[in-house]
Amino acid sequence: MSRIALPAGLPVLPPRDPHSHKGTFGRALLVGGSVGMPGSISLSGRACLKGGAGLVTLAVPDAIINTVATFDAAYMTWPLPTDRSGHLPLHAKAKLSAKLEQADCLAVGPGLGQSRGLFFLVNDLASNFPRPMVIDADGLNLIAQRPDMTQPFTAPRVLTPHLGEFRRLVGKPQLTMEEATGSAIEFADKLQCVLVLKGSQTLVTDGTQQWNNPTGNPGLATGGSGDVLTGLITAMLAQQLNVYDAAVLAVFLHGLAADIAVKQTSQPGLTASDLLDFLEDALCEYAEARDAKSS
Ligand SMILES: NC(=O)C1=CN([C@@H]2O[C@H](COP(=O)(O)OP(=O)(O)OC[C@H]3O[C@@H](n4cnc5c(N)ncnc54)[C@H](O)[C@@H]3O)[C@@H](O)[C@H]2O)[C@@H](O)CC1
Ligand SMILES: Nc1ncnc2c1ncn2[C@@H]1O[C@H](COP(=O)(O)OP(=O)(O)O)[C@@H](O)[C@H]1O
Ligand SMILES: [Mg+2]
Repeated sequence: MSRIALPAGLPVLPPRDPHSHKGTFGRALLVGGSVGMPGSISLSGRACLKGGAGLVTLAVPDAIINTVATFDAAYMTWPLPTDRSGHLPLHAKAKLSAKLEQADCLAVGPGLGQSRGLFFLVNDLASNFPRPMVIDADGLNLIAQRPDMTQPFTAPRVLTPHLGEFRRLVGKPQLTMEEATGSAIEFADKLQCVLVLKGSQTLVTDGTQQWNNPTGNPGLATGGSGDVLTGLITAMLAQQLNVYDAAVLAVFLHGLAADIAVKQTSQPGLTASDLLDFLEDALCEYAEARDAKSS
């Protein structure tokens, strides 16, 4: 396998201690899914495992739990109630609480859908979960509806919008990608969070630092590739990287996996499920280059 050159400033995921165990690499909890969208949270969960989280649990509406469970034997599932529209209801919080207490980090949003109950549930989690949390997809659309979008987060948060989702967050439907870049830095600074503005050249910023990601290609322009990124960021958080480093390293590895993948498949032929199979190659190339650099 060819050795890549690691760009300056790329965070270090340390090699594993030979005496480490699954508890060393964190308990990740991912909340998402709805009737019609069981796949997205499963892609996130599988990416979270592939990215190295020790224990991964997917909390999903009970109507889809059997489907979600069948996608991978290695993650656990936790059934929550399903409302009449196929979404999690607000009272799902009661059953979620036991898992929230155990979780070292949380991801919310993939495939969640939108409803009034979900608006309160997601905003409650975004405001009150005391440890690092990734907010993606419908999670972003739901926090975008908060009456006060200028209120900073009080715990570590990573928000991962594409341009459409970022436009909703800032309430500017016509914003161009160029305008969004400047706006993203301001937004991250104001809300005290890490913002991952996804696109052909993803920007990661905490309002002070910026990372312009060099990896990735249009093979990623396929449904579910962002869900994979969410799981990968969560995996880095579970392994105790801080929110900025977790986001930067995950974005880099996600793009690298796609770059390796399209050498063997094609850009049009790449699917998000296939991308999962190349995360391991990306981690191998990264670890090899990291170890060569440090020796
Ligand atoms: N297998 C599954 O179950 C999947 C479920 N998904 C879920 O579907 C729900 C809706 O997510 P979507 O992102 O499709 O919905 P959105 O409606 O937020 O975004 C998609 C729309 O935004 C536009 N857009 C503009 N700029 C864009 C950019 N830079 N990147 C991406 N899109 C851009 C697209 O053309 C498209 O019309 C989410 O809950 C998501 O998690 C998707 O992740 C796809 C896979
Ligand atoms: N042309 C492209 N070049 C590089 N990366 C891309 C390109 N198009 C999309 N991506 C990446 O693919 C992912 C798409 O995320 P998202 O739109 O949330 O997908 P989904 O919600 O379907 O999972 C992001 O990480 C984005 O940066
Ligand atoms: Mg998405």
